[in-house]
Amino acid sequence: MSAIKYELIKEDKRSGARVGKIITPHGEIPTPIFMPVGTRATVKAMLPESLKEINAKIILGNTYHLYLRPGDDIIKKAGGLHKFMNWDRPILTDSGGFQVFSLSKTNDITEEGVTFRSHIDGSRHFISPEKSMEIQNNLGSDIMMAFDECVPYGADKKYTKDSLEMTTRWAKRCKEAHKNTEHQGLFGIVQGGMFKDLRKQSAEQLIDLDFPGYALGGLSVGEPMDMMFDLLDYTTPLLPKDKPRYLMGVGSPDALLEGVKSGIDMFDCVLQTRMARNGTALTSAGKVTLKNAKYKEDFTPLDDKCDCYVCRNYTKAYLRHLVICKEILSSMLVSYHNLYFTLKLMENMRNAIMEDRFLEFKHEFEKEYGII
Ligand SMILES: CC1(C)O[C@@H]2[C@@H](CO[C@@]3(CNc4nc5cc6c(=O)[nH]c(N)nc6cc5[nH]4)OC(C)(C)O[C@@H]23)O1
Ligand SMILES: [Zn+2]
Repeated sequence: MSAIKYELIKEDKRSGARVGKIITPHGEIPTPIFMPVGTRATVKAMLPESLKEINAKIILGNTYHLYLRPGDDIIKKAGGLHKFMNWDRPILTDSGGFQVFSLSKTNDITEEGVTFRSHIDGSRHFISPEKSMEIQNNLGSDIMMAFDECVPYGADKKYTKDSLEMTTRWAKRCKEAHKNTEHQGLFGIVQGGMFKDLRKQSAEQLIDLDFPGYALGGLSVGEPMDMMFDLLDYTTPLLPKDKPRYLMGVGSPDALLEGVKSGIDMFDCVLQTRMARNGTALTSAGKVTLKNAKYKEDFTPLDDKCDCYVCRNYTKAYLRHLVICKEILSSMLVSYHNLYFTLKLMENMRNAIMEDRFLEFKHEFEKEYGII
Protein backbone atom coordinates (compact mmCIF):
# COMPACT_ATOMS: atom_id res chain seq x y z
CA MET A 1 0.00 0.00 0.00
CA SER A 2 1.65 3.28 -1.08
CA ALA A 3 1.95 6.26 1.25
CA ILE A 4 1.08 8.57 -1.66
CA LYS A 5 -2.31 8.66 -3.40
CA TYR A 6 -3.49 10.89 -6.23
CA GLU A 7 -7.07 11.88 -7.02
CA LEU A 8 -7.79 13.39 -10.43
CA ILE A 9 -10.55 15.96 -9.91
CA LYS A 10 -11.03 17.71 -13.26
CA GLU A 11 -9.42 17.63 -16.70
CA ASP A 12 -9.44 20.67 -18.98
CA LYS A 13 -11.29 19.87 -22.21
CA ARG A 14 -9.02 22.01 -24.42
CA SER A 15 -5.55 21.24 -23.02
CA GLY A 16 -3.65 18.76 -20.87
CA ALA A 17 -4.25 20.89 -17.76
CA ARG A 18 -5.90 19.17 -14.79
CA VAL A 19 -6.78 19.69 -11.14
CA GLY A 20 -6.10 16.97 -8.60
CA LYS A 21 -5.16 16.21 -5.02
CA ILE A 22 -2.16 14.34 -3.61
CA ILE A 23 -2.76 12.65 -0.25
CA THR A 24 0.38 12.19 1.86
CA PRO A 25 1.09 11.15 5.48
CA HIS A 26 1.63 14.84 6.37
CA GLY A 27 -1.42 16.23 4.62
CA GLU A 28 -3.13 16.87 1.31
CA ILE A 29 -1.71 18.86 -1.59
CA PRO A 30 -3.91 20.56 -4.22
CA THR A 31 -2.49 20.30 -7.73
CA PRO A 32 -1.12 21.90 -9.81
CA ILE A 33 1.22 22.99 -7.02
CA PHE A 34 4.52 24.88 -6.64
CA MET A 35 6.97 23.56 -4.05
CA PRO A 36 9.31 26.13 -2.41
CA VAL A 37 12.87 24.80 -2.29
CA GLY A 38 14.31 24.23 1.19
CA THR A 39 17.60 22.60 0.14
CA ARG A 40 19.43 22.67 3.50
CA ALA A 41 16.42 22.28 5.79
CA THR A 42 15.32 25.87 5.28
CA VAL A 43 13.52 27.81 2.56
CA LYS A 44 16.03 30.64 2.53
CA ALA A 45 14.90 33.77 4.45
CA MET A 46 11.49 32.27 5.21
CA LEU A 47 10.13 31.24 8.62
CA PRO A 48 7.99 28.07 8.55
CA GLU A 49 5.19 30.30 9.91
CA SER A 50 5.59 32.63 6.92
CA LEU A 51 5.45 29.64 4.56
CA LYS A 52 2.15 28.65 6.16
CA GLU A 53 0.87 32.23 5.91
CA ILE A 54 1.41 32.16 2.14
CA ASN A 55 -0.25 28.75 1.96
CA ALA A 56 2.79 26.63 1.02
CA LYS A 57 1.59 23.02 1.09
CA ILE A 58 4.82 21.13 0.48
CA ILE A 59 8.52 22.03 0.41
CA LEU A 60 11.66 20.40 -0.94
CA GLY A 61 14.69 19.10 0.93
CA ASN A 62 17.85 17.69 -0.60
CA THR A 63 19.59 14.40 0.03
CA TYR A 64 23.03 15.48 -1.21
CA HIS A 65 23.18 18.65 0.87
CA LEU A 66 21.71 17.18 4.06
CA TYR A 67 23.91 14.07 3.82
CA LEU A 68 26.98 16.34 3.73
CA ARG A 69 25.68 18.83 6.33
CA PRO A 70 24.56 18.24 9.09
CA GLY A 71 24.42 14.51 8.15
CA ASP A 72 21.29 12.40 7.71
CA ASP A 73 22.26 10.48 10.87
CA ILE A 74 21.90 13.65 12.96
CA ILE A 75 18.55 14.48 11.35
CA LYS A 76 17.39 10.95 12.08
CA LYS A 77 18.41 11.39 15.75
CA ALA A 78 16.43 14.67 15.77
CA GLY A 79 13.33 12.69 14.83
CA GLY A 80 13.50 13.30 11.07
CA LEU A 81 13.52 16.37 8.83
CA HIS A 82 9.98 17.52 9.73
CA LYS A 83 10.88 17.73 13.42
CA PHE A 84 14.40 19.04 12.82
CA MET A 85 13.14 22.05 10.79
CA ASN A 86 9.76 22.51 12.50
CA TRP A 87 7.72 21.83 9.36
CA ASP A 88 4.73 19.53 9.86
CA ARG A 89 3.42 19.59 6.26
CA PRO A 90 4.64 17.35 3.39
CA ILE A 91 8.29 17.29 2.32
CA LEU A 92 9.72 15.95 -0.94
CA THR A 93 13.43 15.13 -1.08
CA ASP A 94 15.45 15.01 -4.26
CA SER A 95 17.70 11.95 -4.46
CA GLY A 96 21.11 13.60 -4.68
CA GLY A 97 22.19 12.42 -8.12
CA PHE A 98 21.54 15.71 -9.85
CA GLN A 99 23.33 17.74 -7.18
CA VAL A 100 26.37 15.48 -7.42
CA PHE A 101 26.57 16.27 -11.14
CA SER A 102 25.75 19.95 -10.81
CA LEU A 103 27.74 20.78 -7.67
CA SER A 104 30.65 18.44 -7.05
CA LYS A 105 33.81 18.80 -9.12
CA THR A 106 34.98 15.29 -9.75
CA ASN A 107 32.54 12.46 -10.02
CA ASP A 108 33.06 8.92 -11.22
CA ILE A 109 29.90 7.21 -12.38
CA THR A 110 29.71 3.39 -12.42
CA GLU A 111 26.85 0.90 -12.46
CA GLU A 112 27.26 0.68 -8.68
CA GLY A 113 26.86 4.39 -8.01
CA VAL A 114 28.68 7.73 -7.99
CA THR A 115 31.96 8.59 -6.27
CA PHE A 116 32.37 12.34 -5.78
CA ARG A 117 34.19 14.99 -3.82
CA SER A 118 32.20 17.21 -1.49
CA HIS A 119 31.86 20.79 -2.81
CA ILE A 120 32.31 21.88 0.82
CA ASP A 121 35.65 20.35 1.87
CA GLY A 122 36.73 18.10 -1.01
CA SER A 123 36.21 14.91 1.02
CA ARG A 124 35.44 11.77 -1.02
CA HIS A 125 31.98 10.18 -0.88
CA PHE A 126 29.99 7.45 -2.61
CA ILE A 127 26.23 7.46 -3.23
CA SER A 128 24.40 4.49 -4.70
CA PRO A 129 20.66 3.99 -5.25
CA GLU A 130 20.60 2.05 -1.97
CA LYS A 131 22.53 4.78 -0.10
CA SER A 132 20.17 7.46 -1.46
CA MET A 133 17.18 5.44 -0.19
CA GLU A 134 18.84 5.04 3.23
CA ILE A 135 19.46 8.81 3.48
CA GLN A 136 15.92 9.73 2.39
CA ASN A 137 14.55 7.18 4.84
CA ASN A 138 16.57 8.80 7.62
CA LEU A 139 15.21 12.20 6.58
CA GLY A 140 11.66 10.82 6.66
CA SER A 141 10.35 12.76 3.65
CA ASP A 142 6.83 11.99 2.44
CA ILE A 143 7.98 11.76 -1.19
CA MET A 144 11.39 10.33 -2.08
CA MET A 145 12.96 10.59 -5.53
CA ALA A 146 14.74 7.68 -7.21
CA PHE A 147 18.50 8.00 -7.65
CA ASP A 148 19.13 8.89 -11.27
CA GLU A 149 21.67 10.31 -13.68
CA CYS A 150 20.67 13.63 -15.20
CA VAL A 151 22.62 13.79 -18.47
CA PRO A 152 24.00 17.25 -19.27
CA TYR A 153 22.32 19.29 -22.02
CA GLY A 154 24.00 18.40 -25.31
CA ALA A 155 24.88 14.80 -24.39
CA ASP A 156 24.94 12.57 -27.50
CA LYS A 157 22.25 9.98 -28.22
CA LYS A 158 24.34 6.91 -27.37
CA TYR A 159 25.41 8.31 -23.99
CA THR A 160 21.85 9.44 -23.27
CA LYS A 161 20.42 6.01 -24.13
CA ASP A 162 22.99 4.12 -22.04
CA SER A 163 22.39 6.56 -19.19
CA LEU A 164 18.58 6.26 -19.18
CA GLU A 165 18.89 2.48 -19.17
CA MET A 166 21.16 2.71 -16.13
CA THR A 167 18.71 5.15 -14.50
CA THR A 168 15.99 2.51 -15.02
CA ARG A 169 18.20 -0.18 -13.42
CA TRP A 170 18.92 2.25 -10.55
CA ALA A 171 15.18 2.96 -10.19
CA LYS A 172 14.57 -0.78 -9.80
CA ARG A 173 17.29 -0.97 -7.14
CA CYS A 174 15.70 2.01 -5.35
CA LYS A 175 12.33 0.28 -5.35
CA GLU A 176 13.91 -2.91 -3.94
CA ALA A 177 15.78 -0.92 -1.26
CA HIS A 178 12.71 1.16 -0.33
CA LYS A 179 11.58 -0.16 3.03
CA ASN A 180 9.20 2.35 4.62
CA THR A 181 6.50 2.13 1.94
CA GLU A 182 3.71 2.84 4.45
CA HIS A 183 5.02 6.33 5.26
CA GLN A 184 7.14 7.33 2.28
CA GLY A 185 6.31 7.24 -1.41
CA LEU A 186 8.98 6.80 -4.11
CA PHE A 187 8.74 8.58 -7.48
CA GLY A 188 10.56 7.46 -10.63
CA ILE A 189 12.39 10.07 -12.76
CA VAL A 190 12.07 10.00 -16.56
CA GLN A 191 15.27 10.81 -18.42
CA GLY A 192 16.14 10.58 -22.14
CA GLY A 193 17.70 14.01 -22.72
CA MET A 194 16.41 15.95 -25.71
CA PHE A 195 15.44 12.81 -27.69
CA LYS A 196 11.71 12.01 -27.92
CA ASP A 197 12.22 8.31 -28.63
CA LEU A 198 14.49 7.99 -25.60
CA ARG A 199 12.00 9.91 -23.45
CA LYS A 200 9.36 7.37 -24.54
CA GLN A 201 11.67 4.46 -23.73
CA SER A 202 12.49 5.86 -20.28
CA ALA A 203 8.81 6.55 -19.49
CA GLU A 204 7.74 3.05 -20.57
CA GLN A 205 10.49 1.33 -18.56
CA LEU A 206 9.63 3.30 -15.41
CA ILE A 207 5.88 2.78 -15.82
CA ASP A 208 6.60 -0.96 -15.88
CA LEU A 209 8.14 -0.55 -12.42
CA ASP A 210 4.85 1.00 -11.20
CA PHE A 211 5.72 4.06 -9.05
CA PRO A 212 3.05 6.18 -7.24
CA GLY A 213 4.29 9.25 -9.15
CA TYR A 214 6.65 10.22 -11.95
CA ALA A 215 9.03 13.13 -12.44
CA LEU A 216 10.40 14.54 -15.66
CA GLY A 217 14.14 14.94 -15.07
CA GLY A 218 16.91 16.11 -17.34
CA LEU A 219 15.11 19.36 -18.13
CA SER A 220 15.71 22.96 -17.08
CA VAL A 221 19.40 22.17 -17.53
CA GLY A 222 20.23 24.96 -19.99
CA GLU A 223 18.19 23.84 -23.01
CA PRO A 224 16.16 26.49 -24.90
CA MET A 225 12.74 27.03 -23.32
CA ASP A 226 10.85 26.09 -26.49
CA MET A 227 12.78 22.80 -26.63
CA MET A 228 11.74 22.04 -23.05
CA PHE A 229 8.11 22.91 -23.83
CA ASP A 230 8.16 20.67 -26.92
CA LEU A 231 9.60 17.74 -24.92
CA LEU A 232 7.03 18.43 -22.18
CA ASP A 233 4.16 18.32 -24.64
CA TYR A 234 5.42 15.02 -26.01
CA THR A 235 6.42 13.23 -22.81
CA THR A 236 3.78 14.24 -20.23
CA PRO A 237 0.85 12.47 -21.96
CA LEU A 238 2.91 9.23 -21.95
CA LEU A 239 2.69 9.18 -18.14
CA PRO A 240 -0.25 7.58 -16.29
CA LYS A 241 -3.22 9.95 -15.82
CA ASP A 242 -3.91 8.56 -12.34
CA LYS A 243 -0.49 9.44 -10.93
CA PRO A 244 1.11 12.84 -10.16
CA ARG A 245 3.58 14.26 -12.70
CA TYR A 246 6.45 16.39 -11.37
CA LEU A 247 8.60 18.67 -13.55
CA MET A 248 11.89 19.10 -11.68
CA GLY A 249 13.53 22.50 -11.39
CA VAL A 250 10.80 24.53 -13.09
CA GLY A 251 10.18 27.34 -12.92
CA SER A 252 9.40 30.88 -13.95
CA PRO A 253 5.74 32.00 -14.38
CA ASP A 254 5.77 31.37 -18.15
CA ALA A 255 7.19 27.86 -17.65
CA LEU A 256 4.63 27.09 -14.93
CA LEU A 257 1.78 28.06 -17.28
CA GLU A 258 3.18 25.91 -20.11
CA GLY A 259 3.85 23.01 -17.77
CA VAL A 260 0.29 23.05 -16.39
CA LYS A 261 -1.04 23.23 -19.96
CA SER A 262 0.94 20.04 -20.75
CA GLY A 263 -0.51 18.23 -17.71
CA ILE A 264 2.21 18.71 -15.07
CA ASP A 265 0.99 18.65 -11.46
CA MET A 266 4.09 19.53 -9.39
CA PHE A 267 6.87 22.09 -9.80
CA ASP A 268 9.88 23.30 -7.82
CA CYS A 269 12.36 26.07 -8.53
CA VAL A 270 14.96 28.16 -6.68
CA LEU A 271 14.27 31.10 -9.01
CA GLN A 272 11.70 32.78 -6.75
CA THR A 273 13.97 32.92 -3.69
CA ARG A 274 17.25 33.31 -5.62
CA MET A 275 15.92 36.33 -7.54
CA ALA A 276 14.58 37.78 -4.27
CA ARG A 277 18.06 37.74 -2.72
CA ASN A 278 19.27 39.66 -5.77
CA GLY A 279 16.50 42.26 -5.33
CA THR A 280 14.28 41.15 -8.22
CA ALA A 281 10.54 40.68 -7.67
CA LEU A 282 7.97 38.80 -9.75
CA THR A 283 4.83 40.90 -10.26
CA SER A 284 1.69 40.70 -12.39
CA ALA A 285 3.28 43.32 -14.68
CA GLY A 286 6.53 41.33 -15.05
CA LYS A 287 9.85 41.45 -13.22
CA VAL A 288 10.75 44.47 -11.05
CA THR A 289 14.47 45.14 -10.49
CA LEU A 290 14.29 47.06 -7.25
CA LYS A 291 17.80 48.55 -7.53
CA ASN A 292 16.56 50.69 -10.42
CA ALA A 293 16.77 54.39 -9.48
CA LYS A 294 13.24 54.96 -10.81
CA TYR A 295 11.90 53.36 -7.61
CA LYS A 296 13.78 55.74 -5.29
CA GLU A 297 10.66 57.80 -4.55
CA ASP A 298 8.07 55.30 -5.71
CA PHE A 299 5.75 54.96 -2.72
CA THR A 300 3.42 52.44 -4.40
CA PRO A 301 3.22 48.73 -3.50
CA LEU A 302 5.45 46.18 -5.25
CA ASP A 303 2.39 44.84 -7.10
CA ASP A 304 -0.94 46.66 -6.92
CA LYS A 305 -2.72 43.41 -7.81
CA CYS A 306 -1.13 41.47 -4.92
CA ASP A 307 -2.73 41.29 -1.47
CA CYS A 308 0.24 39.77 0.35
CA TYR A 309 1.67 41.12 3.63
CA VAL A 310 4.56 42.80 1.79
CA CYS A 311 2.40 44.55 -0.83
CA ARG A 312 -0.02 45.73 1.87
CA ASN A 313 2.64 47.23 4.16
CA TYR A 314 5.70 48.35 2.18
CA THR A 315 6.52 50.45 -0.87
CA LYS A 316 8.94 49.97 -3.75
CA ALA A 317 11.00 52.85 -2.33
CA TYR A 318 11.38 51.13 1.01
CA LEU A 319 12.19 47.74 -0.55
CA ARG A 320 14.71 49.43 -2.89
CA HIS A 321 16.34 51.05 0.15
CA LEU A 322 16.67 47.64 1.87
CA VAL A 323 18.13 46.06 -1.28
CA ILE A 324 20.66 48.88 -1.81
CA CYS A 325 21.72 48.63 1.85
CA LYS A 326 21.91 44.81 1.54
CA GLU A 327 19.64 44.55 4.57
CA ILE A 328 18.63 40.99 5.56
CA LEU A 329 15.00 42.13 5.61
CA SER A 330 15.12 42.71 1.84
CA SER A 331 15.66 38.97 1.22
CA MET A 332 12.88 38.14 3.67
CA LEU A 333 10.28 40.51 2.22
CA VAL A 334 11.01 39.92 -1.48
CA SER A 335 11.19 36.12 -0.98
CA TYR A 336 7.87 36.27 0.86
CA HIS A 337 6.24 38.17 -2.02
CA ASN A 338 7.82 36.08 -4.82
CA LEU A 339 6.68 32.82 -3.24
CA TYR A 340 3.21 34.24 -2.46
CA PHE A 341 2.91 35.47 -6.07
CA THR A 342 3.87 32.04 -7.42
CA LEU A 343 1.60 30.07 -5.07
CA LYS A 344 -1.26 32.48 -5.90
CA LEU A 345 -0.62 31.89 -9.63
CA MET A 346 -0.99 28.14 -9.05
CA GLU A 347 -4.24 28.70 -7.10
CA ASN A 348 -5.58 30.94 -9.88
CA MET A 349 -4.71 28.23 -12.44
CA ARG A 350 -6.51 25.58 -10.39
CA ASN A 351 -9.62 27.80 -10.21
CA ALA A 352 -9.46 28.58 -13.94
CA ILE A 353 -9.28 24.86 -14.78
CA MET A 354 -12.26 24.15 -12.50
CA GLU A 355 -14.22 26.89 -14.30
CA ASP A 356 -13.22 25.74 -17.84
CA ARG A 357 -11.37 29.00 -18.58
CA PHE A 358 -7.73 27.90 -18.21
CA LEU A 359 -6.57 28.92 -21.72
CA GLU A 360 -8.23 32.32 -21.37
CA PHE A 361 -6.60 32.80 -17.94
CA LYS A 362 -3.18 31.80 -19.38
CA HIS A 363 -3.54 34.25 -22.27
CA GLU A 364 -4.60 37.12 -19.97
CA PHE A 365 -1.73 36.46 -17.53
CA GLU A 366 0.85 36.26 -20.33
CA LYS A 367 -0.40 39.52 -21.86
CA GLU A 368 -0.22 41.42 -18.56
CA TYR A 369 3.09 39.83 -17.51
CA GLY A 370 4.58 40.81 -20.87
CA ILE A 371 5.28 37.30 -22.20
CA ILE A 372 3.16 37.86 -25.33
C1 LIG B 1 15.84 27.39 -13.40
C2 LIG B 1 16.95 27.73 -12.43
C3 LIG B 1 16.83 29.10 -11.78
O1 LIG B 1 16.99 26.77 -11.41
C4 LIG B 1 18.33 26.61 -11.07
C5 LIG B 1 19.14 26.95 -12.32
C6 LIG B 1 19.62 25.74 -13.06
O2 LIG B 1 18.64 24.71 -13.02
C7 LIG B 1 18.32 24.20 -11.75
C8 LIG B 1 16.89 23.72 -11.85
N1 LIG B 1 16.81 22.68 -12.86
C9 LIG B 1 16.75 21.39 -12.52
N2 LIG B 1 16.74 20.39 -13.42
C10 LIG B 1 16.75 19.23 -12.72
C11 LIG B 1 16.83 17.90 -13.15
C12 LIG B 1 16.89 16.88 -12.18
C13 LIG B 1 17.04 15.50 -12.57
O3 LIG B 1 17.11 15.13 -13.76
N3 LIG B 1 17.12 14.57 -11.58
C14 LIG B 1 17.05 14.91 -10.26
N4 LIG B 1 17.14 13.93 -9.34
N5 LIG B 1 16.90 16.19 -9.86
C15 LIG B 1 16.83 17.19 -10.80
C16 LIG B 1 16.74 18.54 -10.38
C17 LIG B 1 16.72 19.56 -11.34
N6 LIG B 1 16.70 20.93 -11.24
O4 LIG B 1 19.17 23.14 -11.33
C18 LIG B 1 20.07 23.63 -10.35
C19 LIG B 1 21.48 23.45 -10.88
C20 LIG B 1 19.79 22.96 -9.00
O5 LIG B 1 19.80 25.01 -10.18
C21 LIG B 1 18.51 25.19 -10.63
O6 LIG B 1 18.22 27.67 -13.12
ZN1 LIG C 1 2.84 40.77 -2.79
